[in-house]
Amino acid sequence: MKTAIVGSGAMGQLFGARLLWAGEDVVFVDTNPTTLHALNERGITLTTDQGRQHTPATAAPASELEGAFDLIIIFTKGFHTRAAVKSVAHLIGPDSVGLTLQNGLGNAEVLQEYFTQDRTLLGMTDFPADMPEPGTITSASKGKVLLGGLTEGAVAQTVATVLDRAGLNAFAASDIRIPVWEKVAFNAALNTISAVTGLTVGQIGDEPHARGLAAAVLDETMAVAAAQDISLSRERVETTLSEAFAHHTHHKTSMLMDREAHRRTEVESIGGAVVDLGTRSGVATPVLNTLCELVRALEPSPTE
Ligand SMILES: NC(=O)C1=CN([C@@H]2O[C@H](COP(=O)(O)OP(=O)(O)OC[C@H]3O[C@@H](n4cnc5c(N)ncnc54)[C@H](OP(=O)(O)O)[C@@H]3O)[C@@H](O)[C@H]2O)C=CC1
Ligand SMILES: CC(C)(CO)C(=O)C(=O)O
Repeated sequence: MKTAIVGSGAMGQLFGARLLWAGEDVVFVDTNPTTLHALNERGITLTTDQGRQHTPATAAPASELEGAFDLIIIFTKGFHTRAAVKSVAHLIGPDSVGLTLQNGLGNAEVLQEYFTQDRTLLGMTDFPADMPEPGTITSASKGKVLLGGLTEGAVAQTVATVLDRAGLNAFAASDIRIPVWEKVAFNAALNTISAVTGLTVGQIGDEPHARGLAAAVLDETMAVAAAQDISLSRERVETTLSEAFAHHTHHKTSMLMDREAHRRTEVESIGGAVVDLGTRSGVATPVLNTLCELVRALEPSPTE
């Protein structure tokens, strides 16, 4: 499958490297010249608990590519989704499929403007990825991908099979809104609390006050999802949180890492999107709203 990874940071490189090892034809697209240079010069080295693997890589800015791609995976941060999809509009043919596995809400709606509803896929992944420097990725051997379409169809199964063959443990889900929202609940709780407190995932699990806040955010997010007719499983989200507390002990969430690096965070597409939907649906989200306001207060101003 001729695949473009658009947004070739930690997650883009993890997925792209695995697809390359499975024999797929992959090009990495990014706006960061340092990343493009590093990928072309050094390729990607991925380290997991199962060892270290290397692959050469081909990377280019979107403007240098031409011809239709079969699969275009968007892996930018949520606030760059629109610019990223727009930059590859010339690579979208009538059969091209767009996939977002980004955290948060609202990304698939942008993709569908360019790929159409039938050829837009969305989903979630709980594989973590850290990138100490471009081309060097650390991740875990355990994780999964759940994906599905905005409409029913065979496209989701085809793409899930390709990702699964690449060792990404991928499944097509019957109602993809549920796993996407369950991941949103997980990130709304962990990412905002970690960004505000500086606690790692394991430390949140060990700290009764932080754990209490996470439970309150979960309650609020479940209520907002229910108002959209999406029924989340509290048990499943709690199990995922407990597993993260136990296994991602020293992991800093991406929002905490962004805060520490004085970068913009994904607060708007994760917690902020839940609060907005809550406001429109008449569901109060006081705890999540306060956490989001604190994350915003800690973000660099646009001029910094
Ligand atoms: N890291 C993780 O463990 C996980 C992350 N996710 C989600 O995956 C998504 C990606 O995260 P992650 O890989 O960590 O993010 P990164 O910041 O590591 O990577 C994003 C990349 O996209 C680049 N970029 C910015 N704008 C554009 C554009 N217009 N076109 C192409 N590339 C662009 C960035 O460049 P620059 O740096 O110059 O801005 C950067 O190289 C997020 O939604 C995140 O929440 C989901 C599961 C786990
Ligand atoms: C790595 C993971 C799953 C949990 O912290 C994540 O989604 C994030 O940091 O944004």
